[in-house]
Amino acid sequence: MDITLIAAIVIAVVLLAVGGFFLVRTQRPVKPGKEEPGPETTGAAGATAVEEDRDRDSGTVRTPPSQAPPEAPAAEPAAPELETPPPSAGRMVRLRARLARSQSSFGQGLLNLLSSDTLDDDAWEEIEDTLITADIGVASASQIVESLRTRVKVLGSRGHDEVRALLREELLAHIRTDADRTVRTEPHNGRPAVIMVVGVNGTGKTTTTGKLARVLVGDGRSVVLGAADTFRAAATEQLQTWGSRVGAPVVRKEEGADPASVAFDAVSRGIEEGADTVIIDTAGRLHTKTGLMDELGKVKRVVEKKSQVDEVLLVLDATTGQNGLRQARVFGEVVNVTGIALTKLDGTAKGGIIVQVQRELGVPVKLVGLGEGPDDLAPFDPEVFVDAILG
Ligand SMILES: Nc1nc2c(ncn2[C@@H]2O[C@H](COP(=O)(O)OP(=O)(O)OP(=O)(O)O)[C@@H](O)[C@H]2O)c(=O)[nH]1
Repeated sequence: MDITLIAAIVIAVVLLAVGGFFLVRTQRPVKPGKEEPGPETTGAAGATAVEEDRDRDSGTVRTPPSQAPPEAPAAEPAAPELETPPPSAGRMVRLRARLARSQSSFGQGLLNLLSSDTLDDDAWEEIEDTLITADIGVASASQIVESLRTRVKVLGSRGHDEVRALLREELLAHIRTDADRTVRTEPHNGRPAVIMVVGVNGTGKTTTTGKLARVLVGDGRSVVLGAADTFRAAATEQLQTWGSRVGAPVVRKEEGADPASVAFDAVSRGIEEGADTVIIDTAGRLHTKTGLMDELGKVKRVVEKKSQVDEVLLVLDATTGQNGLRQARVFGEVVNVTGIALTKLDGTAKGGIIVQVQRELGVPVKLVGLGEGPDDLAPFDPEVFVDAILG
């Protein structure tokens, strides 16, 4: 046979075989649940098959109905899993070990000095110094020493238990067990309670706002958050994350927006939704900057057009000592602070600041931050605090 003829027959057979293969592939039914890849994602062979159906005018792909892959079920956006934070009750007891770690050197130091064999003038001076070092304040320290001196004399013996009981009483008297530490979060007259969170930069305002929302949600309340820290874009994102985790809506605007209008909108939303509590996070501001302090006053006044502000929480960083007190005074003058949230108490042995700040401001510490974890914020309980100090 002519060699050219043989070659032609071989080529014809190969072409027929390849053509047949593609024909079978394109006619194979699509198994439910096991889709053929769509046009955009098909491989080279599939592309060849649908290429023939490409609309010449529009260039779009028209797959014949019989061959159309079944509609892929629309992917439901995965709902974020809501967390269930623990309630407020018992939080401080749970965090007691943190307090004991940070504060017990102060308590143990005092107990050792008080039960030492010789309690002379030098020893009393050392007791006073220990109290001052813990930021309790000079006035309170000398009052405590005076009172202890008298009582120890009357008591006669100085066993560990007696000394501990005396010191416990003195510290509690100065921390004040009679102060009203309720954070006003209850709705009233069909309106949500409104809380403003204020303070200087980096004290933990946004974190405390987020943690407080968790405390309230843990107690079964509904919360709306207002991201009025429009100065720092990350603060809004941070707050959004806190809110999303517990299902609390966050009212926010673009970076640089008027904080007063965000606060106003947050309260309006809280009222519309029948929320229990609206918490407004504000930007950190130096108490020395008059313009920024005026802005804070404006935020409060604008909110008050809509609803009364039930609580102004000043967030103070426990590690900043005297500077924290100065801040507290100025904020108190501008926005009438009703309670202190003392953060980072896990990072300092200077828990005595509680005594000093309350004494100076006449405003109770209502919340304490004891760590960076989401549930490391607790309503302040003086007895748990003192017991953690004394071990
Ligand atoms: N250890 C410890 N860290 C805390 C506590 N509270 C807040 N922080 C940390 O303090 C840092 C500052 O917290 P933020 O909430 O961003 O502070 P802010 O006051 O909102 O900051 P500005 O918006 O810049 O003013 C973060 O790293 C927090 O995790 C606390 O109780 N203990």
